[in-house]
Amino acid sequence: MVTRIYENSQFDESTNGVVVMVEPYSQKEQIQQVVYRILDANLDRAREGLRIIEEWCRFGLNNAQLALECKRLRQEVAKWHTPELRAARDTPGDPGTELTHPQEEQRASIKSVLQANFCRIEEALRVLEEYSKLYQPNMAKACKQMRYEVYTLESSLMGHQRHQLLWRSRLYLVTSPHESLLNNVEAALKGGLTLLQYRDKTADDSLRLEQARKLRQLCHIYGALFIVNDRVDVALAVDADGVHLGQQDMPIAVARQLLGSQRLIGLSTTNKEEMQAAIAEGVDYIGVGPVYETPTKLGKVATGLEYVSYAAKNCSIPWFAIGGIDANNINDVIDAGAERVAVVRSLMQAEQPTLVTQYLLSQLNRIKPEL
Ligand SMILES: Cc1ncc(COP(=O)(O)OP(=O)(O)O)c(N)n1
Ligand SMILES: Cc1ncsc1CCOP(=O)(O)O
Ligand SMILES: [Mg+2]
Repeated sequence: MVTRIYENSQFDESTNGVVVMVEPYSQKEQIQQVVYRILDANLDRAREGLRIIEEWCRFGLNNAQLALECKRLRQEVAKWHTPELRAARDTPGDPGTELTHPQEEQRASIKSVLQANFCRIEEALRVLEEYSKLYQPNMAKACKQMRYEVYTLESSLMGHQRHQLLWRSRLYLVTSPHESLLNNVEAALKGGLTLLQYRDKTADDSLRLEQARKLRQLCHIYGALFIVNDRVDVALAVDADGVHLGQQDMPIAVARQLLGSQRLIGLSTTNKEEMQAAIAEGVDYIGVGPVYETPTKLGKVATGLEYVSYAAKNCSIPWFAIGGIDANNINDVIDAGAERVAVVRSLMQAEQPTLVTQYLLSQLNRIKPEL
């Protein structure tokens, strides 16, 4: 027998208004109703997710092109939402309306909101693709196509977010091995750090991967960018935001091929020629230095403040003065034209990394409060 008697019943005068079942749904009809409900729910889910992403593109990024793409996809989804599918909706009878995951009740950053909603849209489109094969094969094809378009949108939007945050970042912490690595980094993040590089020249790969994963997670929570030094493979394995390479490391073109256009690539430079070559090769930012001699990079000749001044006048991409910079000399580096600096010891050896981060940022923000 059937479970949903009233769906297929009629008012019968001969029984004084008592509703009676005249003809049960056939099993085929019941399955059709279930498929319609699944399609209805997932069409809604996909549209809601797209609307959430669209609002950020429009109001958060002021990016008309990305907002328009969301709107186009939303309208494409809506086209398939026919009255027939809407009529199958049965919200009171849906046990799923009560189910939420604790993570859905709190999000750490805009990035997590966007990522959660991209997942939701992609999942919904995958469900639509599968179930609409039982309904209209054309719809299944359209949903598959839309899913790929959403992947492309995700990659452009996440890439855009990364670049925006890179341009806004003024202080860059490059780590050194430390017994309280995570605590130290977290303290700096609490002070407002938005860009972190994991650098460990001696750890074995299993430790490197473990630490990189934890640091990435931490950066994710604080909405900061996470870069891996030297190793493109580790950056990809932990889904980092990018990699930092030196002049002797993998060629930029190869790294770009492996990392794609949306992840960040930074390159160390010590002179004008290296700077111009780096820009021509399409890196996203450069390191400028070592400004001062430093035990962190023993044997590397200091470039001095002259190269900082040259970068200030000639560099068209974000650049970070690095090497021997601390709370005592940061104003000399700023006076030479630096708007962004990278440090190792100043933060990794600080007793109070939160306070030092705040101090360094306050000095950097003095020049141009809005980057
Ligand atoms: C921001 C930044 N600038 C420069 C470097 C140095 O990179 P590299 O020359 O490859 O030397 P190592 O860091 O690998 O010893 C950097 N890591 N970060
Ligand atoms: C990795 C690197 N590349 C150029 S200088 C430098 C080290 C900077 O370290 P510190 O801030 O401790 O002087
Ligand atoms: Mg290197």
